[in-house]
Amino acid sequence: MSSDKPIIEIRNLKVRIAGKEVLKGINLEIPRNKVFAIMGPSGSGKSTILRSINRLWDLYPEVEIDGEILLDGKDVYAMKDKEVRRLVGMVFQRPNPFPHMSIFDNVAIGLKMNKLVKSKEELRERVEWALKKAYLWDEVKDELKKKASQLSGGQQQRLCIARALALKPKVLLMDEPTSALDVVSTKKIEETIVELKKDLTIVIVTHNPQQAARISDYVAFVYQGQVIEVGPTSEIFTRPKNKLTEKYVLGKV
Ligand SMILES: Nc1ncnc2c1ncn2[C@@H]1O[C@H](COP(=O)(O)OP(=O)(O)OP(=O)(O)O)[C@@H](O)[C@H]1O
Repeated sequence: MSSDKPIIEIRNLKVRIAGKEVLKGINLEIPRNKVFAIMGPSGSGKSTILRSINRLWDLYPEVEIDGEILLDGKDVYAMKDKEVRRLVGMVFQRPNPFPHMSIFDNVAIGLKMNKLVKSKEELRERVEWALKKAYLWDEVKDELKKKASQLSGGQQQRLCIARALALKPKVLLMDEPTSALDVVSTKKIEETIVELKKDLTIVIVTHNPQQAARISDYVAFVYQGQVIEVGPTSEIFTRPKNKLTEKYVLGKV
């Protein structure tokens, strides 16, 4: 697939949850190897977009989805769900490592379950690779058998990033990944995100416009289930075309 083609294309995405229209026909093109931020006030539908991309709604019978989401040109709803989850990783608002499992096993488990490595040596190498990519390796390399619950909140979130990266996804979805963290941990995760775009595409949901401005290349402003404005981050923040976007970036919505 040529590198100038968007990695994700969302076409006329409509989502109804328990009869309520939460997304009202969203169109987005997400370029590859960039950080793409989705920002907007609480309840605007940001998380719903992410959950539609990696089919997290599959288990919710009250959720109806219409429209198309293409990953590298392929309709994700026509793919096997397991395949979608391997290609599209996700990191949630609250760090959710398997608390009683070791640091090593937290990263290794997806690789084992998906049979993505052929030997113990390859497994060890991939775990080390993922922990390095998530900038956690130096802090944990001598205590890989320690339980994940013994790590700090920020370290747990970087462990979750490593767990997702271990499967070598094409896209990493991040749903307000720093909102439960302190300033220092937030800074580390933001630096990690910016580094990661060399390897994959990142779609990050944030309710914090400053965060979108700091780390993203493109940004979509979502309001009441619609994309109000989308474009390069520098343009959205310096020359917004829509009054509502302007108000939001100035902190007035
Ligand atoms: N499981 C659910 N059941 C019923 N309604 C839901 C469910 N999930 C989301 N909604 C509704 O969908 C709308 C959009 O929610 P969503 O979580 O996507 O917004 P958001 O922009 O991510 O908000 P926040 O920043 O607060 O996380 C909200 O009105 C919410 O109440």
